[in-house]
Amino acid sequence: MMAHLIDGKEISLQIKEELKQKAIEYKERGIEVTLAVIQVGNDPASSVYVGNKKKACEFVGIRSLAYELPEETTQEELIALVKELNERADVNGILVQLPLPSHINEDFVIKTIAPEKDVDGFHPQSVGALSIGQKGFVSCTPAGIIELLKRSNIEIAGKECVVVGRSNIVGKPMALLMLRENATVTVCHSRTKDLKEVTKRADILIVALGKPRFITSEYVKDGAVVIDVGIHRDENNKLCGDVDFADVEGKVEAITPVPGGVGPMTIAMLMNNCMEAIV
Ligand SMILES: NC(=O)C1=CN([C@@H]2O[C@H](COP(=O)(O)OP(=O)(O)OC[C@H]3O[C@@H](n4cnc5c(N)ncnc54)[C@H](OP(=O)(O)O)[C@@H]3O)[C@@H](O)[C@H]2O)C=CC1
Ligand SMILES: Nc1nc(=O)c2c([nH]1)NC[C@@H]1CN(c3ccc(C(=O)N[C@@H](CCC(=O)O)C(=O)O)cc3)C=[N+]21
Repeated sequence: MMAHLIDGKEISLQIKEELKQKAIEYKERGIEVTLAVIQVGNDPASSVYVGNKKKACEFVGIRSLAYELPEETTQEELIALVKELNERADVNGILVQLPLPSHINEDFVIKTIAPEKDVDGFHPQSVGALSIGQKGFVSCTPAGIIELLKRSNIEIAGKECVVVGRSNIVGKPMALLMLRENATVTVCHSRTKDLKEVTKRADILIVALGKPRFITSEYVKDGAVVIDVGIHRDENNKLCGDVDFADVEGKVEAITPVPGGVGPMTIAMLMNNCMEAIV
């Protein structure tokens, strides 16, 4: 069987084109959408994502402010910057790149961001709103996956969906969104007994466990749809996901590649959230 390749790069481009039109309309009304991105230290992987976000902002027509703070920045200094950006009327979205250095408490920083500027959807108020079906920003990676499925005409309602991983930024919000779309949802984690048996039930398998090429064909049902969130560099410095693409591809109905799958959608949804930050 030839698997359908879900082209996240192409779909994200489509979304960014739509947002570009919206940005033009805002500009005509005198509104310049502005995203502030804060990075503490210079983790090379984070720098790649921050660079991609900047490029996407330029494409869409969103003004981006980059704050590159040294590794030694104190929690107090970071909090002071977030509070200053909260107050600024010309800043619509605030993103603090994670992970933060270990001397800074991430939860504390996240809860300082004004919920109406929380374009990452990480603030407890945004997460709470999602869990009870109220309006609020939704974490970009899971939101992007829903968009990928919808724009690929993959039906969600009534499907058996298994999410591997329960992190606050991917697994948990992903499960909540699939539930909202009326899938039957199972969430797996490191204490799941017999992971293979569970993942093999999935019509839609979403993998965010953070281990390169961990999911092989034995974990996957024939004809399933597989979404790979993981992103790693292998021994040969090549990008790969949590799914062993070459092994799984022949067995499935549709699959996302890495790169070019979920990653570009994360960025497109961030751009979307920035536009929605305009009241
Ligand atoms: N493309 C994109 O836009 C993004 C990609 N990523 C990538 O996605 C991956 C996951 O990220 P994130 O959610 O932040 O990762 P975390 O490390 O925060 O979470 C990993 C989750 O997987 C579970 N897990 C780990 N090992 C196993 C195992 N052997 N069997 C079953 N479950 C397991 C953990 O379980 P437990 O809770 O029990 O520890 C945990 O819930 C990473 O590769 C990351 O780089 C992340 C964000 C965005
Ligand atoms: N506050 C915060 N918000 C985040 O959304 C956030 C974060 N911190 N920390 C790190 C993770 C990871 N993440 C990615 C974004 C884009 C790609 C991406 O653009 N990927 C491309 C290219 C990858 C490459 O060339 O390295 C692709 O998969 O095709 C990947 C991963 C956002 N994250």
